[in-house]
Amino acid sequence: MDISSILQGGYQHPLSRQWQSKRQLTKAMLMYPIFISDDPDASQLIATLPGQSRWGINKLEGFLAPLVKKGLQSVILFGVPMNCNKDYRGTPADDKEGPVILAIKKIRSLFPDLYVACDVCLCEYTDHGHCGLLHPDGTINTAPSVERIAEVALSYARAGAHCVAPSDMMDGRIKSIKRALIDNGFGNKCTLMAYSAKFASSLYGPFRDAAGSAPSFGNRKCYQLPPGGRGLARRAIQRDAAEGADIIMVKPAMPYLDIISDAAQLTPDHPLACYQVSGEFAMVHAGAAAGVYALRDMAFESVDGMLRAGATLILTYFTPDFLDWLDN
Ligand SMILES: NCc1[nH]cc(CCC(=O)O)c1CC(=O)O
Ligand SMILES: [Zn+2]
Ligand SMILES: [Zn+2]
Repeated sequence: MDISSILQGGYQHPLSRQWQSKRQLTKAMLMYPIFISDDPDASQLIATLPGQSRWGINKLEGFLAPLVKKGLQSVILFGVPMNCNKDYRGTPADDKEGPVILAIKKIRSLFPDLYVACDVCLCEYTDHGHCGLLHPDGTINTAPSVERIAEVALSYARAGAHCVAPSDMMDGRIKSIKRALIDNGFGNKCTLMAYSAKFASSLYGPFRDAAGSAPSFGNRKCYQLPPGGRGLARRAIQRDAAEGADIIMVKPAMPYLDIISDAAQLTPDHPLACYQVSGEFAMVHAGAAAGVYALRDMAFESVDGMLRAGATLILTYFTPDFLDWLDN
């Protein structure tokens, strides 16, 4: 055998196999998405998201304390308003007594070292379930949408969020949120994470179920990116970086590793997040339940792909599992 034919000499041992990865998953790379209910005592399992629940404000301490003890370092909050008056402009999104603002304050005071990010969108709070404000014909009205989204982001920053993460995909929102943060004294206090390349995916089903945010008519294809649109994704990533995003995100993750890799090359000086979304999590679980693979092996394999593509931060519902798995 020729010398240059031999590769196996380099990965005979579990440790030497680890050296073959440029980067390995650490606890600091994990951001855990959690659903905050407006029922203060809720701890309600979500049928389509194995092991995940909607949590009321009074249950957050019991839920999060054991995870923080295991090394949880960041969360991203999603509001789930079950009993509010939704309207055309998503008024309950920044209700001072609403679940997100109460949860930010509560988590900041209970866990001073925990990094708190907030998803910013209107779809959970609009009566039509779309992510922006609409023209009478049902199409997105961009200018007032962006204005309203910036207002909501600023309210979350004021409540103490370390990071705001707009997921609405309206053009121009990064620039106007950054402007609002700067003009109100939060320029150096609040990080802006842009869901830059968010695709119109079939993988959001369990989330819409969990958050009650499915559109009442139509779909999101005129604002979320078409799955084949690699060029559009590249333009969106560059635009958001130019508009002042501090972190770039790609979403979903598993079917979009080329986009993660593009982002790593286009904006190499930004942290790069990817979101392993609800449908990916459900899919990995379903395969394990069907005996296709071991859950833990597949979960690690999925994240290895994201790290290999260039992600430095991973939003995943597997976070509590990884905190355990990384310890043994
Ligand atoms: N703006 C809503 C929003 N924010 C995050 C997700 C998906 C997250 C997941 O599926 O885990 C969605 C769903 C959607 O756009 O329809
Ligand atoms: Zn939305
Ligand atoms: Zn969102």
